[in-house]
Amino acid sequence: MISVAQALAHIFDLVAPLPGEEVALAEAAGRVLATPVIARRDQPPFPASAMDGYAVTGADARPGALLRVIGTSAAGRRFDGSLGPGQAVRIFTGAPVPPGAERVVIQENVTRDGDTITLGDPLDASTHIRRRGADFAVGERLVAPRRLSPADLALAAAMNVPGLTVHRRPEVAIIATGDELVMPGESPGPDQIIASNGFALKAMVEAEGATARLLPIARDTEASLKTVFALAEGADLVLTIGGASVGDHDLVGQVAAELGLEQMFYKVAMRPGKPLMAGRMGGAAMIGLPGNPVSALVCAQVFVLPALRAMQGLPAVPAPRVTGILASDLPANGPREHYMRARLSGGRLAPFEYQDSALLTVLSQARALVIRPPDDGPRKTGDKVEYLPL
Ligand SMILES: Nc1nc2c(c(=O)[nH]1)N[C@H]1C(S)=C(S)[C@@H](COP(=O)(O)OP(=O)(O)OC[C@H]3O[C@@H](n4cnc5c(N)ncnc54)[C@H](O)[C@@H]3O)O[C@H]1N2
Ligand code: MOO
Repeated sequence: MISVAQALAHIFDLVAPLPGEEVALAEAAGRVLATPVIARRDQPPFPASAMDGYAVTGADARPGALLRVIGTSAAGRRFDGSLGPGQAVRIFTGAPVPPGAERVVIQENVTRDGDTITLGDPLDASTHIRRRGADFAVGERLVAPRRLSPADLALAAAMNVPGLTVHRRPEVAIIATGDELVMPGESPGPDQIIASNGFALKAMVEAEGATARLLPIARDTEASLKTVFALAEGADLVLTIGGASVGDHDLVGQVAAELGLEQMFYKVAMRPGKPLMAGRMGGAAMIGLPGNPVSALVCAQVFVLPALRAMQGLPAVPAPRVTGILASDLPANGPREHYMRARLSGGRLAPFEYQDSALLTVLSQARALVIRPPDDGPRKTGDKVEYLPL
């Protein structure tokens, strides 16, 4: 059995950043930028007023000054002239500041009578003028790779860049396996249960920027598994669920090998998730997840999501860990890295008493996976531990 870190390193070896594609700004949310966005202009493109008020010269910006209003500068329509001593220009937020003006006095600090204004006392210390290029200058970059946030899209738009190059979305095929499974809404036989894991996996990989194909359930026969594997053709990543262990009906590894799987590893020193396998299958990476619902979903957190990030050009790094405080004592851990389902409130982690890897109710209430290193000693309430947020 290999360690979690070794298994993840193998999985990163199986994947590479997918090529870039052009998308319109309006379609780019959440995508990973592949090439930098380069500003095509300065922002603001001129010295701009930050307030509604009056533009005045530096010398005139003193309490009690009496000034004549000689024009108006509005956003989108500038005052076509310059400003001299004793003069003021009515100005609005976002409007170009006329040459000669060094301050904007907010209108709350001004008394106006016809075309004459008197400045109040005291005046603001700020000039209320945004210098040209204060936000960004032509040539400045939004660097790649990065997952595009709403603010990034606004920034690219302001840079006058209407389309972006982003990494192609990974295509993920998800194959549930097992004679005992039927789809939700169907009528299960007396020995059957409802296939549930695929729905969580689909949601997880889509939230990470991939597209997912939930393929028909493969039965525990070579023929059925081969048929469904064939449907995964074209995917960048094939995820199987179940059939990974040592039982007589656990055929996934064997059938995948017959179909050309170059297996990188089988079995990881983790709990849950021990019977994990991964390899290369034709043009795709293949990750064989254990069937127990919690095992499948924990393995997805620890391996599949980091792999999808790497495929989208983000750094190939483990799932980010956070430090929290234990809200209860824990016994010593065994030889496998344990990912314990836990409640999380105010940074305090309360692992559930029942950690059976079949319990979806517990997983659905959990907000964290507390990570116990292999052979970690007993832990006390108040100890610091690392966890993966869920
Ligand atoms: N003798 C041993 N038995 C088992 C070992 C072992 O080392 N020696 N490992 C155990 C561990 S750990 C796990 S995890 C499971 C994983 O086994 P498989 O990957 O072969 O999974 P299955 O046997 O197919 O299923 C396990 C369990 O999960 C249910 N399942 C499967 N697929 C789904 C699905 N899509 N949705 C919902 N539930 C699913 C399945 O019905 C079983 O109850 O093996 C242990 N055994
Ligand atoms: O690894 Mo199994 O996933 O312990 O239930």
